[in-house]
Amino acid sequence: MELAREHKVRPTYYAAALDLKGKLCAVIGGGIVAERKLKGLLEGGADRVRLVSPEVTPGIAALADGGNIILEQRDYQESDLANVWLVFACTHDAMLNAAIALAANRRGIWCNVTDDAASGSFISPSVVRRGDLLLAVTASGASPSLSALIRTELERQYGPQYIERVERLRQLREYVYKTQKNERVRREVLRLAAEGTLMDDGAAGTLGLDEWYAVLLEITIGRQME
Ligand SMILES: C[C@@]1(CC(=O)O)C2=NC(=C\c3[nH]c(c(CCC(=O)O)c3CC(=O)O)Cc3[nH]c(c(CC(=O)O)c3CCC(=O)O)/C=C3\N/C(=C\2)[C@@H](CCC(=O)O)[C@]3(C)CC(=O)O)/[C@H]1CCC(=O)O
Ligand SMILES: NC(=O)c1ccc[n+]([C@@H]2O[C@H](COP(=O)([O-])OP(=O)(O)OC[C@H]3O[C@@H](n4cnc5c(N)ncnc54)[C@H](O)[C@@H]3O)[C@@H](O)[C@H]2O)c1
Repeated sequence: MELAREHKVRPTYYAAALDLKGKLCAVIGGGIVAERKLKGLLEGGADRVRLVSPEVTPGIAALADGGNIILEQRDYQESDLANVWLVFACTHDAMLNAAIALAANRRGIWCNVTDDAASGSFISPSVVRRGDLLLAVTASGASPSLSALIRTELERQYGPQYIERVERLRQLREYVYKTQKNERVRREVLRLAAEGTLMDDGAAGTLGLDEWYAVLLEITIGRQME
């Protein structure tokens, strides 16, 4: 196993955000790592998760009461991958994790291998969620601790107020797309709105949508006439 690992080329990762709604996901293993991956799946919108493990943490047992999780308290078997879209291999058995990876890769299933990232097809970033704002950090396996520390910094920098801020930006964007047909003006208005939001500008937080739009439009047109 170790030999195979040393000979693997270190991957360069492509960042993506996955829509898991309606897709069957699987977690193999029921320890602390499995619990973290399971929570990540649920927070990320997964609504169908199969978890297979003879033993599970109390945290997993509590989450399994929620209804979206099919808990199978037994050893993994390859048929557990049937109809699965994405799988986490997180048992403490390296040979078993490698076998899950092999089976998943053969079937074209997205696969995360917690003890040997390169044998899977994706890794988990450290994540901050503020409504629609999703901040994800990864050090590509070089240092999960660094990712977690940067995540804490981001949590401080982008507080819970961003939930509402981003929701207002979405509403403004919908409004602007309906009312402004000039693409250049629209783009500049939306850029200014995002800038004001980041700078905690009063108009971004307090004005009604139509008033906020009017202010942004005035600045945009003023600038274009300069
Ligand atoms: C970010 C986070 C997301 C998550 O899991 O949700 C995550 N690991 C987290 C924490 C963490 N993991 C470990 C420690 C102990 C310190 C240390 O070893 O450094 C800590 C720190 C802690 O616990 O605070 C141990 C560890 N991790 C991996 C191995 C195996 C190996 O390196 O081969 C070992 C050795 C196991 C052993 O000893 O046997 C592998 C991976 N861990 C990854 C992700 C992927 C790379 C992401 C990246 O580099 O950015 C990758 C490659 C695959 C994957 O799991 O997807 C989450 C923080 C969440 C948060 O707090 O925000
Ligand atoms: N990627 C990461 O972030 C990270 C962090 C720490 C550890 N790890 C690695 O993750 C692995 C798991 O760590 P842990 O702390 O959760 O371990 P753990 O010992 O707490 O849990 C292992 C789980 O595997 C289950 N299991 C054992 N045999 C199984 C089988 N045949 N089928 C299904 N499930 C089976 C056990 O029931 C148990 O729930 C270890 O290999 C560790 O090296 C990864």
